[in-house]
Amino acid sequence: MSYHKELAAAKKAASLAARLCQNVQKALLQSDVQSKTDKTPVTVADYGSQALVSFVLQQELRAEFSLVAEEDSKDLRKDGAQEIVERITKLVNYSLTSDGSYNVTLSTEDVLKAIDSGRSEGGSQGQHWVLDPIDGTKGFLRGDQYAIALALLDGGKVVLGVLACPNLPLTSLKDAGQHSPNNEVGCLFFAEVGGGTYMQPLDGSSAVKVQVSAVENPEEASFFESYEAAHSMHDLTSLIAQKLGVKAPPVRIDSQAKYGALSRGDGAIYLRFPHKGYREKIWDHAAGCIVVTGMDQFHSIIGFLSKC
Ligand SMILES: Nc1ncnc2c1ncn2[C@@H]1O[C@H](COP(=O)(O)O)[C@@H](O)[C@H]1OP(=O)(O)O
Ligand SMILES: [Mg+2]
Ligand SMILES: [Mg+2]
Ligand SMILES: [Mg+2]
Repeated sequence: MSYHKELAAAKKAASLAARLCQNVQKALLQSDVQSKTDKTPVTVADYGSQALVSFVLQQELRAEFSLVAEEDSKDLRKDGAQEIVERITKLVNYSLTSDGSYNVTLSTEDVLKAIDSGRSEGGSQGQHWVLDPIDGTKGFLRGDQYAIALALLDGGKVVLGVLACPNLPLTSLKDAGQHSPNNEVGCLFFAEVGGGTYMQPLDGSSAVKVQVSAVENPEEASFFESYEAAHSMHDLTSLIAQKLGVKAPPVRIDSQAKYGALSRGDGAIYLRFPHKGYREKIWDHAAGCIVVTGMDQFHSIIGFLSKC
């Protein structure tokens, strides 16, 4: 089965959401950041990105669809949230219309409903979209890496994935690192089951096929891990790397941008071990997983792991 139409819709949705996030990151206001009940941060860009992706998928696919996504409108419907909802609505409308993609004006209620269409429970039957509207909100707030991560499940398997990484350099992190002022940034990774993985600049120029690292000797390999020690045990990863014989220092980056960088061979190993009690969510890995395993790359990864 081919998922070309779904992939085109997902790329359009993630690219427009990336533009929304870039606009917010340029001028982040204190009032744009809220704290959720689990004490993690959420911004107008997380909500805006979710509303926008949900709207674009609905427009492009014109069918009933199920979306499992991180955010919901509960806090936005509380007293005192009207101003922030209006700001989100303005951002969504601007991002949908400024380059002529759509000719619409959504109301605040349309935006809240679009956010809430992400409340599906998912499951192993039928098709479900899976969205993290901003993966790595802490990286986003720091001006570092973050990703818009969108995947499609069919019969419980990930069949396509798109990762928009607005701050990831187009060239390998091996060459200039994350923060060189000469870096041109903004990558869109995408993969469809059986079709390999591609990367293109977020500005829309042409895509290239990417491959995971061919390095087989851990001494020559470098590894990615979370930037935040609160998200992954740096002590443990350091111990594992030492046992494997890895010589290079860890490359610490936020979000599923790690999977993007891994899929094009910027490094060879991914190590992420959340602290005890943390419950993983499918939107934190679905898109990244298919981008890295992109089917024809799968065997080389398995080959590498079996040698470790
Ligand atoms: N305490 C935590 N432990 C592990 N992961 C977390 C924790 N809090 C948030 N996250 C999620 O970890 C991911 C980022 O991981 P990393 O640090 O490897 O980049 C994000 O999905 C982030 O959620 P969010 O999508 O809200 O940013
Ligand atoms: Mg979050
Ligand atoms: Mg996340
Ligand atoms: Mg998120």
